[in-house]
Amino acid sequence: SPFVLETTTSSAQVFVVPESRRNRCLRLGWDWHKRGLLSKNIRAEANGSNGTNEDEDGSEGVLHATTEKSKKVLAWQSNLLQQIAERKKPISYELIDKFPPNNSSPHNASTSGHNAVENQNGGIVWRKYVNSSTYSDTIIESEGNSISHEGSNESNQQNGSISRVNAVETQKSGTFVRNYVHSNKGSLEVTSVGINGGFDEVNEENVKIPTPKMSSSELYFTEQFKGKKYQAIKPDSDTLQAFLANGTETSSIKVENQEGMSETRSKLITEESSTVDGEGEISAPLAGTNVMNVILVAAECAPWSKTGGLGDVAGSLPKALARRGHRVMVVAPRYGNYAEPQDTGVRKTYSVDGHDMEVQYFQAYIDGVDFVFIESPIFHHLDNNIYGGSRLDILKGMVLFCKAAVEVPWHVPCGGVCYGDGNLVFIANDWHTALLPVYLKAYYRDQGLMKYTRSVLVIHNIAHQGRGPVDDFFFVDLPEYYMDIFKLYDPVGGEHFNIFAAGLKAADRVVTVSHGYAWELKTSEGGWGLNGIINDNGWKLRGIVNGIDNKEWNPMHDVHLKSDGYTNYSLETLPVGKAQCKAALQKELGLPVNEDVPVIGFIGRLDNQKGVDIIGEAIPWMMGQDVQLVMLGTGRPDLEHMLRQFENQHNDKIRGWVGFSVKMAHRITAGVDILLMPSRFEPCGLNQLYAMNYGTVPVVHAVGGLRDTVQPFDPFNESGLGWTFDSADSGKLIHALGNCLLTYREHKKSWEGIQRRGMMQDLSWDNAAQLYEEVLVAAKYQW
Ligand SMILES: Nc1ncnc2c1ncn2[C@@H]1O[C@H](COP(=O)(O)OP(=O)(O)O[C@H]2O[C@H](CO)[C@@H](O)[C@H](O)[C@H]2O)[C@@H](O)[C@H]1O
Repeated sequence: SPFVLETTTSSAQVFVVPESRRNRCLRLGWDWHKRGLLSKNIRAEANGSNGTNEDEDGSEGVLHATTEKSKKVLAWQSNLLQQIAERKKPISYELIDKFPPNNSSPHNASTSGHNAVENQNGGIVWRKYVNSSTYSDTIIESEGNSISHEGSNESNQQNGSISRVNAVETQKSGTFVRNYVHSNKGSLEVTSVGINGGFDEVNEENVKIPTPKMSSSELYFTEQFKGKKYQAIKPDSDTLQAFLANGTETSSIKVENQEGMSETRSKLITEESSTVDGEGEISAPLAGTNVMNVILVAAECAPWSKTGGLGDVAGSLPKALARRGHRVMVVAPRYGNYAEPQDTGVRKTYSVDGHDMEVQYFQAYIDGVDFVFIESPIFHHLDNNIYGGSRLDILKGMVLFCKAAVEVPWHVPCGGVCYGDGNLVFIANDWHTALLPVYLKAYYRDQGLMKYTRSVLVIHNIAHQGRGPVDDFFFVDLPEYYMDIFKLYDPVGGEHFNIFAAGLKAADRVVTVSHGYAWELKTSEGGWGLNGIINDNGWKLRGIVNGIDNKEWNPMHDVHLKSDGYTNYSLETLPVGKAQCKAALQKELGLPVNEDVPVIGFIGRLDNQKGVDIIGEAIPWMMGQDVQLVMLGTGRPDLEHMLRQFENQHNDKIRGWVGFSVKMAHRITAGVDILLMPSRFEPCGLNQLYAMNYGTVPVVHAVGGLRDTVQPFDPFNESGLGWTFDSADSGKLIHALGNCLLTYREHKKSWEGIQRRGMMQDLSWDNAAQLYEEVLVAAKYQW
């Protein structure tokens, strides 16, 4: 037969395509069955309406089409090469100044806006280009006395950027590294590291910031953003060593927010995409020629907003992508008055349910990532309840958010330059932002706009889908022919409107957060009604296990372990350090302080997924075991009540902390011996990863990401990382926990082996970021 029966990948419609046409398309390199326009022609051709027209044009027509297509491909390639060259600039370093001892540095107002540097022992100045109009200067001054930078209110136009310095800094003695980041909006970020010395005061933008004097061989780092105060505090010796050994900047900063509350945070700022090897040699970014612009869009982003793991991922994956050399932005709603992001002055209006709504954009550049927050009254009151309100309120909020987010690369300048829509991939997350891939397609790509922009949708939890009656379609403001991709029938909801379903179809690629969950999603038990769509789109689905933020969740640097009797610890200091944290936790929670009693922990949202009720069923058994149990969570009122009740009934053994406390989550992770995760399903799970990083042994239901990440302990080979049980019921949990407690009590060496193996794993985001990059590249080249 001259006809081939084909099924489109996206809509499962069946077309009959003449083989001659199909071969021609393939020769020309067209992905014929995915091109809407071509598909229409093919359909017309198959229906006989225009069946032979093109063939009648003869070979000349074909030649002409081929030449035109080749020209377009060449133009596209040269455009890409240009973008790659442009992306290399951000990581280029230039040695702009070497100044000898006792000399004024020529690194003065004429080049950067800084005045003369007096230095007895000389130094060097590196300039790093963040992009063509933004750069930062790092002055590395050798040991010397009486170094001063006298700033003046001057502006300097260079490469389109304006540098403005109004800083007076004095240092008594010591080696000193300062980093000046200039933006063409006139803002200045100064980062300074003093080694073997200290400085008296830093004055930027006329804000006096007294900093404590440091004794010799101490290092500290102070960071200032316009109008914000950061007070330096002393890092520990491990941090100092890390800085000296790796060229990694480490900061421990005390942040004062507007309400006068203070919170201590620790940050390790790793050098971004490239490093300078020796004298002026520049190594390529890890992503090589794959560097691209990436915009991750999420409904929450830690540390500003977080209800669970999505916030953690949005706060940390982008930093790992930036370390590979990509230009990376996160876009999230602005639920509160956050300290760091500043108003960009950009205002845009979008229509939601027939009303014009204005949004503002706030921006901060932190750890190599642009964090952009979208401000609207619709989000602003939600600080403590970000998914609160009615179904329609949430839907309208997400319509506004996605409409605004997809245009961020056009409107919001970061470091003075908008991202633009070439070489750009959006990463949308869960149903809240699953509209973004649909908008990208319907509003822009279908109209010939954002031609080189792609979208990836990440499934963190399929249980929440953005379901509603079919009429909800009219709130999302799309052409009527888009309705079909939102419509889903399943036995639970009947025919309904489903945002996740539409996002999965429209996205160029789909990622989920573990291999196990990628498999489960395709089953009727794990797919929650979307398994059919996921199977149809299986070719674009990939499982990538989450990483963890090694600065936030690291027992060596954890800021929540620096007070109240807790302590930082490492693999070397594990037995002593962890015992001290356990005692501090017992004391803080008012439990008997006893090193020999195993302490079991649970942290998580109190809902059906996390299986806290299964722990509840096991409590009578547990209470006969001479153990202590600490549970932290918030969520369903009946489960919150259960936690409180257990605490009341077993006050000498159980603490049930109802609430959301990041500090307590860190302290429990460090202080308990065992972490329980009896989740009914768990796409990835972060708490077991944090636990292992802290030498805490996980006992988990072997499902989804828990099965992927917790290899069961094998006493014969002394291998494995914890205990697993194969179904979510209390009997299985008791059996696994029983073996775990036996090993804790009677096989101390094995126990320590499990702890150490857990801590020695590389759980960082770096591996996962590399795999995400493969997905981004695949999306980029998909037509
Ligand atoms: N009461 C409380 N106080 C303080 N902190 C609390 C807390 N309750 C939870 N947390 C914190 O919230 C995070 C929860 O992360 P998880 O990955 O375990 O779950 P979640 O189900 O929200 O995420 C979904 O997305 C993530 C990310 O992809 C997947 O790992 C996961 O399987 C999927 O269900 C952890 O950082 C935890 O410490």
